[in-house]
Parts: sequence; structure tokens; C-alpha cells
Amino acid sequence: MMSKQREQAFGRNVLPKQSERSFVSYLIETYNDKTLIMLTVAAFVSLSIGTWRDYSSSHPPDEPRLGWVEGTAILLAVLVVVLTNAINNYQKEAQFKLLNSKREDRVVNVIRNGQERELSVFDLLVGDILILEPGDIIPADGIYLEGHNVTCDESSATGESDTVKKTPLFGTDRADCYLLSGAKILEGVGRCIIVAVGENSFYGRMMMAMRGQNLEGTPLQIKLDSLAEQIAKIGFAAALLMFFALVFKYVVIHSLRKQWPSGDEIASTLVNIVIQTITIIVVAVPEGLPMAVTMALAFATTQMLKDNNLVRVLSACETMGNATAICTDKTGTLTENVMTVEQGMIPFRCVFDYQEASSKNRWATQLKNAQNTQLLIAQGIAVNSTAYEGENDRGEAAFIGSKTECALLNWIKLLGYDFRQLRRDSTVVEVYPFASKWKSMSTIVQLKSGKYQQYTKGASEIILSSCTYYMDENGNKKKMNDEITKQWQSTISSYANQALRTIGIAYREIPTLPKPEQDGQLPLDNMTLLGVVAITDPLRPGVVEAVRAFRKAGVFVRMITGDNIDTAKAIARTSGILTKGGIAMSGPEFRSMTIEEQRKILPRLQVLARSGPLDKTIVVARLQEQDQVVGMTGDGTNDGPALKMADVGFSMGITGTEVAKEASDIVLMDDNFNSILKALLWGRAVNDGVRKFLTFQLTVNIAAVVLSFISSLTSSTTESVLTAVQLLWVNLIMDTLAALALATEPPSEQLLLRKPVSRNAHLINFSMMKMIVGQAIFQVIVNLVLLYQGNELFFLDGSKDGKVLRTMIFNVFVFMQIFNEINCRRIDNTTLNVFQNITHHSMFIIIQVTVIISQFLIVTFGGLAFKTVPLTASQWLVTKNAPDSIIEYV
Ligand SMILES: Nc1ncnc2c1ncn2[C@@H]1O[C@H](COP(=O)(O)OP(=O)(O)OP(=O)(O)O)[C@@H](O)[C@H]1O
Ligand SMILES: [Ca+2]
Repeated sequence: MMSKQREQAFGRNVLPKQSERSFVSYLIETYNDKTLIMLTVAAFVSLSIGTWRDYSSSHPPDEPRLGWVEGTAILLAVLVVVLTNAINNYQKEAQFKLLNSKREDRVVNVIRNGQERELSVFDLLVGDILILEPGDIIPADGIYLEGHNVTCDESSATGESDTVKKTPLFGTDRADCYLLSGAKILEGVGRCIIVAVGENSFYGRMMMAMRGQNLEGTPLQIKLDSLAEQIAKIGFAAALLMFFALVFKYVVIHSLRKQWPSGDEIASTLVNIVIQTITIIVVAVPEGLPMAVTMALAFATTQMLKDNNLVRVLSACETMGNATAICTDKTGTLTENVMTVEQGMIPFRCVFDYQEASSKNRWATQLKNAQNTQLLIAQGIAVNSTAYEGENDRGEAAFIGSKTECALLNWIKLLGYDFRQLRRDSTVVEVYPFASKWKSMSTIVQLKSGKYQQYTKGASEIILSSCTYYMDENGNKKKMNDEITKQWQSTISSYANQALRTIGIAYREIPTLPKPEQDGQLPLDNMTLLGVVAITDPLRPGVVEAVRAFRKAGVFVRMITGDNIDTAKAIARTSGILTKGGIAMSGPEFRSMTIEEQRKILPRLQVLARSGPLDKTIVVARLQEQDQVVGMTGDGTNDGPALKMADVGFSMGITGTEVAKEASDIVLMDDNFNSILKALLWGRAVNDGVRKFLTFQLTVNIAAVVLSFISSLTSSTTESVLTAVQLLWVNLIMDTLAALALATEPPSEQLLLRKPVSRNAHLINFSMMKMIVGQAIFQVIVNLVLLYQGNELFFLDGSKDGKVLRTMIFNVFVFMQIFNEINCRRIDNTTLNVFQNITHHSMFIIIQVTVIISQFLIVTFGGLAFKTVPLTASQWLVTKNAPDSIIEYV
């Protein structure tokens, strides 16, 4: 059947879209807040009392009827607050949704219409033949057709962590040929036919059932939530205190005067006091605090995707900001993973170097005597690899699979062999795919004679040590001796010192099929060494600079690689990871040390070569014991535990197995080391953004509450200088808008100039504290001075019920917040220039300009609601500069 028809009949491998949450539900969610509801009730009470007084008989007929204004204005303010917050939440959610869909996409290898190709999992169809390798997570339900040793971990489906051995459908023993989606392939290679996709697959059904479950907060969110709660309690207490103080004052004044106002006047004053109290609560409750983190995270994670960091676990983003150590792989991360066979010795004494034009011909001539060897090598490489030539996901023809194998396949292609033909000509009976644990791969084929032949390729020292024979320059099998071994060794290290990756190629003939050892590895002994090839893999551009940047930022970079120690050292030296006095050693050596010795050596350990997945976990454990925050990269299935254990696990988007990705917090979409630096930058930016916002928020909080408190207690009408509606506007500036403005600053290189902040450091550090308290005191003093001395100061006619002065104070207060917000951009003491990089931060500028314009409109046209009067140009100037003039005055 054509794939179109299959798609129509069975659908694509996607789950139906989650029913969209309507905007109204966001509105309801935001409005569902105690203080907002209280405020609404109070507003309605004020509205009814106000209207009632307007039309009551005692209302003076010549005065305008304005009793309804206050209540309506508050209702409008509540509406604006709810709307802005809901819009924010809605957008934030949309960003996370985008991230989620990206997170699920990946490529799989399939055979469709007889053609091998790479496809997006979403395009997998029933009837496709899927190619499976160790580390894959089965993307749809399938039936195992053919393969070797396929073993699955179905714990995600059954909850039991037993490994299940699968047998092919047409095998001798048809016990279990079902491959469940969601299960992991632990070992073996194979092919299966897809029988159920999307919603109909096992995994799909499970995911559908789990829909709608929510994530828990990140550590920063949890910290902020509890801080917000504490502040809210204090604010609540302050508001309550104010309420009783105002009521007490009102009662005392009137009982001293022995003259009580009319009942409705008392009622309206009481309602006013209640409204003021609730407004103070609204201002004091820092509802924007937890939101600021989510917003910063939503912003950061979507931006990080552009920097090729796919954040799987939200908290990783902020944790990365505190990282003190990075452990990175070499191949593909520091290097480009563009591999080409460049040099080699095949067989003994026949050397070639593709950099040298004449060398190739010389090698060809030498090889003439050993044609059989060349064929053996070509067969070995063709049969003993899982890479293939096909279409990549962009539809271009390419070698697909392990880059090392691609390089080898390409090499034999250049030598004139057709690897497909070679594969077709041989009968493969067993495959032991490459595993980092063993550092080799073997395939056993049955010869026409009925005997078996084993091809093995892998890390050259390991292959060398398992060989008792070697092929000499004439194509004769000879016994190894010490001298020959030395010669091979020196060849290998001369390649390795040039930062080349060496692969040993060997074979042996065996009469019967060998039994794997305990750990599943094929015994490697009595092999014949055919030769060693050396593969280049250039350093990625920018790595040297990135390593330097990490060092400046106080983050220690270590290389943990499976490659040869000399190769590793050479690369580490050129990339700047290995420095004078630094230690490079091999994984087995490190593993055999005592914990004490490991701890001692760790601060200087920069390269760990020939390491296995276990070494990674050891390094993470030792580092974490020293309270380090560790970022660790990994690509293989066995790297899973180390990735999980690390504070931030990075998996490779291109070469990483699905299992590694699942265990990781962040997927490096381009496998690139430089992207880890980007993650550090963003991590620091998120932490900083939240701190900036916190500083700003607390300053305004304290200033507004204290000012209202003092001014209302001292005023004759028990009214605060800042009216309820004005305060609500201030609250909008400082909560929602400031969170947007301060928590979304794109990172700048400056963030890399300072040492990491401890993860356990208090959210509010000393310099923030100084800033908060200093600013708040300053603001309160300025406004109080204006309140009591303003009329003389600005030569105002105080008799006009002080409206101009009050408007000016309101204006001064808002402008002080705007300046304060600019100040809060730099809280890290690295520079005093608060305008640094402000041009890169368009969101900040947009919001500030919006606030200034709105303030102008409010003052000029919003008089009714905000109780303001239009100011003259000079009064505007004065309010903007008032803080300075006050300083002069004082
Ligand atoms: N497909 C393969 N078949 C056989 N041998 C391989 C294959 N891929 C790699 N090797 C050999 O095994 C060694 C270890 O590989 P491993 O994947 O553990 O680490 P690596 O790729 O060299 O480095 P890193 O751990 O930094 O990514 C390699 O140096 C190489 O010699
Ligand atoms: Ca608030």
C-alpha cells in the first residue's frame, strides 16, 4: 500500500491535540484571587453607597454627582489587572506548548517502499519497517521481524524493571515478538514492522490517560512562593493595623469634637477605609513574584531553543546558572563529529596519509602483495557496522548512523568497494553492536564452508591487546611478538598525539559460535590484527573561546571521553581544557583509586580518557560531595544514570540515544559545547532577572505601604495621598509590567565575568537589601516632604484642596518607580552603568515607554478616576526632577 493510503487508514504517529484552553479560563484563573475578589466586593459597596449619597436628599444640588466614580474606577482597575495577567499567562503557556511539541519530535530510521531513510517520528506509519538500535525508545507498537539479541526494558509499560528478551516473529521460539512503544532497547539490533501508531499504540494510550497532570514548581519557584507568602502576611498585618488605626482615629476625633456626622457619611468613610485597607493588601501581596520566575523561565526556554538548547526539565535552566563544574564528552561536543579516515597502517608496515598525495599511490602499490587483506578489511567494515547509505531527514543522500562507521564506510567506498554488495554476500549470524562499555563492535558471519568468521573493530589498544596474530605487509598471518606489538603501539600513539581517533580492525575464524561472557560481551582472543586507521575529527569553532569563558566565569571544565588518552590529551590541550599542572588519566586508573585519593585528585583532574559510563557517575558523585553544581554531557544509553545524577544533564540531540535524552534535563540540539555556555548564560540571566524583579518589587511594596500608612494617619480626612485607584495602577506597574520588563532581559556577556552564586544563597543578598531599604526610605522621605512642604516648595496655592499637589506627588511616586526600575537592572555590582545593554532589551524599553505614556494620559485625562488634575509643563518637569530638588532642599 502506498504510504498515503496507510496514513489515511491508520493515521500518523501523533496524539490528538489537547483541547485548547480557552482564554476565559485564564481570566477566571487569574481572577480567582482572594484580594481581587475582596476588592470587587468593596468596590460594589462603594458604588452603591456613592450612588445612594448622590441622589439622597442631603446632597447639595449644585455639586456634581461623583459618588459612583471611585467604585467604578476600582472595578476597571481590577479588570485591567485580570486582563494583563491572563494575557501573560496565556502567552507563557503557548510558549511552553511550543517547547513540548519540539521535545517530542525526533528522527527514526525506517525502511519504506524498500528504501532506508530517516523520518520524523510523527511521520511513522503502520506498515513501515523500523530499524532499532541499542538506546532507542520504541516510538510505536511493532512486531519484531529479524535481528540479534534484542532486549527491552519495558518498565515504563509494566512497571517492572526486568529486561525482556525478544524473539523474532519467524524465529524458532516465538515466545515474545511484540515490541511495545515506550520500551527501551537495551541491547541488540533489529527490525520490526509497525502495527499501531499514535493514539492506538500502547504508549499513546498511556499518554492520553496521563493528560492534564500538572508539573511541580522549580526550586526557585518554591523559594519565591514561600517568600511571597511571608511578605503577604506582613502586608496583611500592616493593612489590618492601618484599618484599626484609622477607625480608632476617626472615632477619637469625632468623640473629642462631640459632634457626629450623619449615618451615611460614616458609612461612606468606613467603606473608604476598607477600600484603602484592601488596596494596601493588594499592593503588599507580591503576586507577581512567583509569576516572574515562570515568565523568566518561559522566556528563557523559548530563547534557549534558538541557541539549540532544548530544555526538558524546567528547573535545569535556573540550576545551570549556579553551575560550578562542567564535564563534557569529546566526540561531537568539542569536535565537529565530521569524521574522515586520514591515516592508517593496513596491514603491517603499509602506511598511508591522505594529506600527502603520493602516499595513497605508494600504499596502493604496497597493498598489491596483500590484496586478500584489503578485501577482508572491506568485508569487515561493511558487515560489521550498522550505519547505512540512505536519505537523511532533509531528503539528501548521505551515510546515516555512527559517524565513525560512516567515515569507515566512506573510506572503503573510495577504495572501490560497494558495501551493500558486501553485506548482501554474507550471512550474518550474530551482531554485538558497539557499546561504550566495551569500546568495540563485532559481527559473526557464516562462511560457505560452514565455519564462522568474526569481524571486530574498536578502540585500537583494546583490539591490539586481544590480537595474537597480525597480517604482515605480504598478506600473511604472523604471530605477534613484543617488538611488533611495540611498533603497533608507537604507530597508534603517533596518530593519537595528532588528535586523531584510532580504530583497530581485526578478525578471526572460528569453528563454532562463541558464547558471550557474563556481561554479554563477546570474548576477544586469538584475533588477527588487520590494521589501524586514524580518523580526523576537527575541533569545533568557538570551543577555545567557550572554554576560556567558562574559566572566567568560575566554572571548571573537565573532559570525560571514551577515546584514547593521547587523543584526548591532544584535543584537551588545543581546546584549552588541559592546562599546566592539570591531570589527565584513564578511567580504569581513576576507578581503581580510593575515594580519598579521588577526592584529592579531582580539583586538578582535567581529562579522563578511555572512561566508561561508570566513571561519569563516580566523577559526579565526588563533585557533588564537595557541594559542586555539576553539568554533565552524555550520549549513550549507559550514560543515563550519570545524566540523571548530575544537577544538569545534557544529552546529545544528534548522536544521543533516546534513552540518554530521556534521562537528561537539556538536549543539546546541535551536540555543541558552545551551547552549554549559552545555557549557563541563560541560567544566570534567569536568576538575575528574578533577583532584579524582587528588588524592585520589595522597594515599591515598602514605599507604597509606608507612605499610605503615614499619610492617611496624619491626614485630616483619613485619606492616603495615593488613592486606591492610583495604588492599583502602581501595583500593575510593579507586579505584572515589571515582571515582564525585568525578568526577560536577554543575557549579556557580562554575566560570565563573575563567579557562580551558590545555589543555597539567600534570594536577597546584602547589596539587594541595601538597595531595597535605601530606596524605600528615600522614596518615602521625598514624598512626605512634598506632602507637607510641597505648597511652599512649588509656590502652589494650597487652598485649592491640594489637588495639584496630590497629582504631583502621585506623579513623583510613579516616576520614582520608573527610575528605580532602571536602577534595578544592575544589581550585581559589576558596573554602575544601569543603562548597559539597554538597547538589547526592547521589552524593557517598550514597557517603560508604555508606562510613561499611560501616566501622562492618566494625569491629563484620567482626573475623574484617579483624582488628578492636568499639570502644566513646568509642573511635569518639576515632578520628574523632584527627587533631586528635594535632596537640595533637605
Ligand atoms: N561504531 C564503533 N565501532 C567500533 N568502535 C568504535 C565505534 N565508535 C567508537 N569506537 C571506538 O570506541 C572508542 C570509545 O568510544 P566512545 O563512544 O566511548 O567515546 P568517544 O566517542 O571516543 O568519545 P566521547 O566519549 O568523548 O564521545 C572510540 O575512541 C573508538 O576508538
Ligand atoms: Ca502586589
